[in-house]
Amino acid sequence: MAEKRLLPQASPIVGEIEVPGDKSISHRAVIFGSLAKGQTKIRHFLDGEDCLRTIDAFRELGVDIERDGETILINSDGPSSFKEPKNPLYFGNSGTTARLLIGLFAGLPLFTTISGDASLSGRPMDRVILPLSKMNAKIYGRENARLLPLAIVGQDLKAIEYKLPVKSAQVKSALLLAGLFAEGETKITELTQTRNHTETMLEAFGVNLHVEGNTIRMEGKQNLKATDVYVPGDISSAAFFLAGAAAKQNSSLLLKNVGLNPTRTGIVDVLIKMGADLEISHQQKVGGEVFGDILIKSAPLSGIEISGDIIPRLIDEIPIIALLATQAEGRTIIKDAEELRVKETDRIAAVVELLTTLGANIKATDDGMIIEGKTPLTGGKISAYHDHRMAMMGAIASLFSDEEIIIDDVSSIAISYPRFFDDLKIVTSNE
Ligand SMILES: O=C(O)C1=C[C@@H](OP(=O)(O)O)[C@@H](O)[C@H](O)C1
Ligand SMILES: C=C(OP(=O)(O)O)C(=O)O
Repeated sequence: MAEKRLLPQASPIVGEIEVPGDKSISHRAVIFGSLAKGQTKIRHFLDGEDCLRTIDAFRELGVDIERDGETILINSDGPSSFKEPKNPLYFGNSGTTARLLIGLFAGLPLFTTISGDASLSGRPMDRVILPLSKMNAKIYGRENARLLPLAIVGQDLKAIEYKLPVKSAQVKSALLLAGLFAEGETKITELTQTRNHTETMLEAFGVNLHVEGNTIRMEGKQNLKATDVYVPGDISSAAFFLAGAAAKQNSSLLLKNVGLNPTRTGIVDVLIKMGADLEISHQQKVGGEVFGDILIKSAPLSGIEISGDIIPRLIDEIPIIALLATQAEGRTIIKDAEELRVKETDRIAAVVELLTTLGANIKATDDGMIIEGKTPLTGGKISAYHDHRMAMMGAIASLFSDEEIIIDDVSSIAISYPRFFDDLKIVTSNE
């Protein structure tokens, strides 16, 4: 347990930082780099615990993966060279590793078993296993293959047409990974477009797929061609500093090289709608992913409604948006976000409990929350529920509190942003 005491933070957020690489893109770069024959170099890889689990998994399959800080070098002979892992694979806290690799392993001629930590062992896996079963996958696990640990007996798969009942990029990606090894054309239709890094990176690795509206079609049995990947900064990590700077008086912060894939920029839209002073510059595109610099300055903020199709574009940012809403004038309503209940923790209950302890006026609803601002925050002892996004939100709350905040355990932050406190120090010691 790493308890953290945060003193009230009087100084504004000033300066310039570059947040670590995007978690979703880092996972996918390791997966596709391992599937492609040849050498793949990944730059600005996120060396967070979740992405290291994905590397460990492919090393267990015999792939040669070297890591030098944020640079990864993969030398692979392709999936036909994968060895059956001798030991169960442990995915820690990482939902993305679990769901994507269940899809991949379903169609490989291997027997694999996977497990995770207490949080991951409680998260639903049937959302990937049900459609995979329609493809002929054989997956066994607790509660009728709903929960980890799971055993996967790889099979010859047949492609399916599937309408996703949940708005989940992890499920979509699991089915595309299975579809790569299936006979025939996989056709997936989403209710709302979710993050499209899998589709974008598959194309960068030479896979032919067709995207039309919310439908993706892909022929199976395609080979991937090795290519180098640059991972832009993670907008979900940048969100903590964007929110802090938007609401903390006299702030001015430049965030360099942040991923701006439109399926991820819901937080930018929300900040602008709430009244933030935000400017994007130096936009570029590498490997199909857009990134650029974001300059944000504090401004008076007002509450808004956040619901519908924007939710998947900011799903991981909702804890920090809730904190932001406590510092905005008026009411903020967040709806259609029931997915939060099955993240690392129930993020609706956890956010409401944490912010209530700090004196916010916030109520949970079935699919979101209602926040009345603007409220000065108090101090107190809060639990982060071993959830990285909760811990970082609790730390940013110290900017708006006039008393000490004690977070029970901040070790989870290493999952997605190991140097978070260093960056926080850089931008708050500029007076
Ligand atoms: O595909 C991905 O990389 C992710 C998809 C989202 O999960 P869902 O697919 O469950 O919505 C997101 O919350 C998670 O942090 C990463
Ligand atoms: C939900 C998250 O990740 P995962 O599903 O990969 O555990 C997250 O990073 O907020």
